[in-house]
Amino acid sequence: MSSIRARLRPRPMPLNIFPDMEGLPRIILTEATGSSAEVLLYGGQVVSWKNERKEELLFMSSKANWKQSKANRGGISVCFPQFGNLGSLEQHGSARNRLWSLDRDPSPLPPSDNQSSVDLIIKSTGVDLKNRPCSFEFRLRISLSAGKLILIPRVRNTDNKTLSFTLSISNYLSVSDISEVRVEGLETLDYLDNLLNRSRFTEQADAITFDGQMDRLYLRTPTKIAVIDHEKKRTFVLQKNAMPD
Ligand SMILES: O=P(O)(O)OC[C@H]1O[C@@H](O)[C@H](O)[C@@H](O)[C@@H]1O
Repeated sequence: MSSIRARLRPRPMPLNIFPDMEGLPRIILTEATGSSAEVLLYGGQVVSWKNERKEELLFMSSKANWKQSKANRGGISVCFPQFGNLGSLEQHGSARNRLWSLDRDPSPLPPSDNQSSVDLIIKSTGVDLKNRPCSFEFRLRISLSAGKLILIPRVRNTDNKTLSFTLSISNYLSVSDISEVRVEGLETLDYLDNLLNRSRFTEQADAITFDGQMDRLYLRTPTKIAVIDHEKKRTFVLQKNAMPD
């Protein structure tokens, strides 16, 4: 009986991995409604997310060049073990400049179906240990489903010392003219204005609109914010869990 059950269990489809134009491994995730996402092992960066109408939902800088071995602005990137310049490490940490590996043992998460999700891993290197003497494993699951892209970062301290780090998931969304965009969910929050030497202010507006460059770090953000693009008639809902700041 057990052998019949084993034979009937659907075998996971292999991952779609292709070398891109620069020869770097690129994983393509797909799901039943036709949406797709592309992930580079370099940086563990999501570089494309298309909806079922094949419209690109993420911004990617036209200057992006992965051959230079430096982080490229765009998509969705992971900042670890340091967010921004809040520490002595390079801006936004080293994870976005590392070549990640496929994680074949992503326990305790349920196994992925390999077509619509991928598990990646990096482990601390000598350089990390020089700057932060505590070894770690950093896992990232990227899952695509209809209308949704979920990133689950997990950090494991593999040492017997305390591991301190900061972590962020940076989303670069594709929007129409910035004057057509409104952000809801940040009203009444305090923020640090990076264009004014991180001075602290309290948001007074009902919603955030843009009439010029803005570079702010909002504090104690809620679990959900909405980015509404009037021209494209599209709303992104950004949701976070268990990531207090
Ligand atoms: O340009 P980078 O290094 O990818 O960082 C992205 C952004 O990260 C934010 O934390 C900074 O406030 C911005 O100034 C910066 O542009």
